[in-house]
Amino acid sequence: MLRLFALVYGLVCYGVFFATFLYLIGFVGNLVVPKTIDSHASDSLAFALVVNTLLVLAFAVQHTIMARPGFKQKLTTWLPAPLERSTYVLVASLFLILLFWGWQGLPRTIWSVEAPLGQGLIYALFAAGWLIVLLSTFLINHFDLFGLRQVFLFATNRSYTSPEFRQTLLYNWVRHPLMSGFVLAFWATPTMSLGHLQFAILMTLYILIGIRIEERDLIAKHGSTYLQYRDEVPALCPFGRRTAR
Ligand SMILES: C[S@@+](CC[C@H](N)C(=O)[O-])C[C@H]1O[C@@H](n2cnc3c(N)ncnc32)[C@H](O)[C@@H]1O
Repeated sequence: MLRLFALVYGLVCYGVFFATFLYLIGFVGNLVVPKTIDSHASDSLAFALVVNTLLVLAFAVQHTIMARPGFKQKLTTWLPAPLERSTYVLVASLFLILLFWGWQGLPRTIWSVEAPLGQGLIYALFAAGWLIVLLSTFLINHFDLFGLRQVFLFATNRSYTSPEFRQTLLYNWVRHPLMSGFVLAFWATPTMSLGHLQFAILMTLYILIGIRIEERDLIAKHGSTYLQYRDEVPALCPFGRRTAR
């Protein structure tokens, strides 16, 4: 019974994540979805800046704490281990939904590209960012990253093995292509509003801090293999510095 529940739980969490991910694309790109980064303009600049900062901070803190091995260890003293990743994915999605719901639009234009060719190029970069994010998840292990592999192995009574260190395709050029994709998608907009700029700056700062913390765990897990990788491959930009210590 628990095995069937785990499978259903994992599928539901994955569904919530995928819907949230699609909404995020529409939210950031001002596309299709009912509430976007620039809709629902706030009356108060100070209020909007504070609320938006708190929303990003809440998402960043949740993401950072729940991803740490120590937290996972504590959580799995009462939660079955195969459900841990799905729970992380579900809670992260809920924090993102909270951000969509609470976001205060600040539509004042900071810069705007009017030329059709320039707009086309920027939209192409926006699309490339999201495709890089999605591709990177598959290069690591998409189904493990979002908890489906864990619940499927549990449901079929097989033991879990941690995914191996990967250095394929995009991971040959940068150590954090998934984060590079997010940075590209967050900044590539033909019309940069104040609210969008605030989102892009805060998220980029969080990514820069987050990858440093993630690398501590990766070094603890993969040891000299990761240290050598860090020496040879730049963090976010293929033309960047080799080592981000
Ligand atoms: C959200 S993903 C982000 C991965 C990476 N920071 C990126 O931006 O492409 C986080 C997970 O990826 C795993 N990970 C990061 N780099 C990896 C690699 N080169 N091979 C395998 N797993 C990796 C981490 O252990 C963590 O569980």
